[in-house]
Amino acid sequence: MRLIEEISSLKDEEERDREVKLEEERETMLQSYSIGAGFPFPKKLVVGYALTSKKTKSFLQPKLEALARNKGILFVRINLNSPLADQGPFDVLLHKLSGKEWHLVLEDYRQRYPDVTVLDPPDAIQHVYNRQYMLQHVADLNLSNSYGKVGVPKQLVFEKDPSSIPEAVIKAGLMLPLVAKPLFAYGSAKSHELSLAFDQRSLLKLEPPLVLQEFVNHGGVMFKVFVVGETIEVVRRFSLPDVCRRELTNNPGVFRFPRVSSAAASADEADLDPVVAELPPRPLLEKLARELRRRLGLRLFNLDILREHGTRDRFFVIDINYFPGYGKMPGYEHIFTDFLLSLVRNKYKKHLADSC
Ligand SMILES: Nc1ncnc2c1ncn2[C@@H]1O[C@H](COP(=O)(O)OP(=O)(O)OP(=O)(O)O)[C@@H](O)[C@H]1O
Ligand SMILES: O=P(O)(O)O[C@H]1[C@H](OP(=O)(O)O)[C@@H](OP(=O)(O)O)[C@@H](O)[C@@H](O)[C@@H]1OP(=O)(O)O
Ligand SMILES: [Mg+2]
Ligand SMILES: [Mg+2]
Repeated sequence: MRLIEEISSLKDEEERDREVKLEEERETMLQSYSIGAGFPFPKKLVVGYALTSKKTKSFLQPKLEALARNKGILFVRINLNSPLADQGPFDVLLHKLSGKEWHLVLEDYRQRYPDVTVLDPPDAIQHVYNRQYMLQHVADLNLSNSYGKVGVPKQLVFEKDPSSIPEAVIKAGLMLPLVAKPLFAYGSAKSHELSLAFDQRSLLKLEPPLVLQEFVNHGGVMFKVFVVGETIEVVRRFSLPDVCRRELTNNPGVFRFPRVSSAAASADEADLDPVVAELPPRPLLEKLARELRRRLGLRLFNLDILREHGTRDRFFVIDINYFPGYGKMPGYEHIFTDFLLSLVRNKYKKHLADSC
């Protein structure tokens, strides 16, 4: 009996030793990808990027490139005049360029090189470039818990024929004022030319294709929630002031307004009404970002969120932007480099798990 016990305890020990050894090996391999220590093994992380010159300037700031270099990450510009497959090899591809042709090139590349992480898939990006579909997942999610409720404003799409707008608006019960937004949210300065329509008659002056969205009073401050993989960062931005009933009747017309909330000026330091300025609860935003990341299939985006004025926990998502202005996000160089390293680490973990 004792012999059997001894043998089995020896076996347990062997098993434990084997497990410890395996765990140590795993750790050593992962350590070589560790944040901060660089990439001594097996090589550097090479990130190919295809961005406009404006985006390259705002995103690839010297502080990002310097920190990345220290962590073993190298950014390499993709030459659009030569075949993508002849360049690299890349571990990650970062891109934000318009055009069907480019998207086809990327799709083809994704299929031929499944080991390269393409941020993000062209189809998923296309989905948020159209304001008709952009907020659909937020509406479907219908997030509501003890931290608050997140919805989207009522909206209607008009592809053409402005003469049908007033009647359709009444029929759908949309309340004035309405924000008119170009249907396509990307590609030109025009896609950001928004206006506010104060009365029914003025709706005839609008130029489809567009989305008409109910204006939500929010006290002139909005929140931009930047998502980088699993990390979120929230900033306050100035926005449009509230519109009161009297203004509506006294000011008929359509009013163009500038890109208020895209300005680099953050409302974080401003002297604001604390009720309006209070950031939305973090657990609510984390849940929202997690769900949207999954549903949209995107890892790089931001959300514009309003808190309905007079409420504490009623929120509206009004816009989603792919690969937004991360350069304006505090600490973006740390968040972004950590994110890039985590991509490789996760891939490596998966690789190890598959081979075990
Ligand atoms: N439904 C709304 N209710 C109240 N204000 C709104 C609404 N929609 C938009 N706004 C205001 O107009 C601004 C621009 O709208 P939106 O974010 O949809 O446009 P955009 O051109 O996609 O902006 P971005 O520069 O963020 O891409 C918002 O940041 C906000 O200040
Ligand atoms: O200009 P920035 O870098 O700040 O980024 C802006 C970005 O412009 P860019 O991609 O051309 O750079 C815009 O993209 P397009 O739809 O116009 O393509 C849009 O996403 C904005 O919302 C971003 O501002 P943010 O919402 O982050 O403040
Ligand atoms: Mg916006
Ligand atoms: Mg936008």
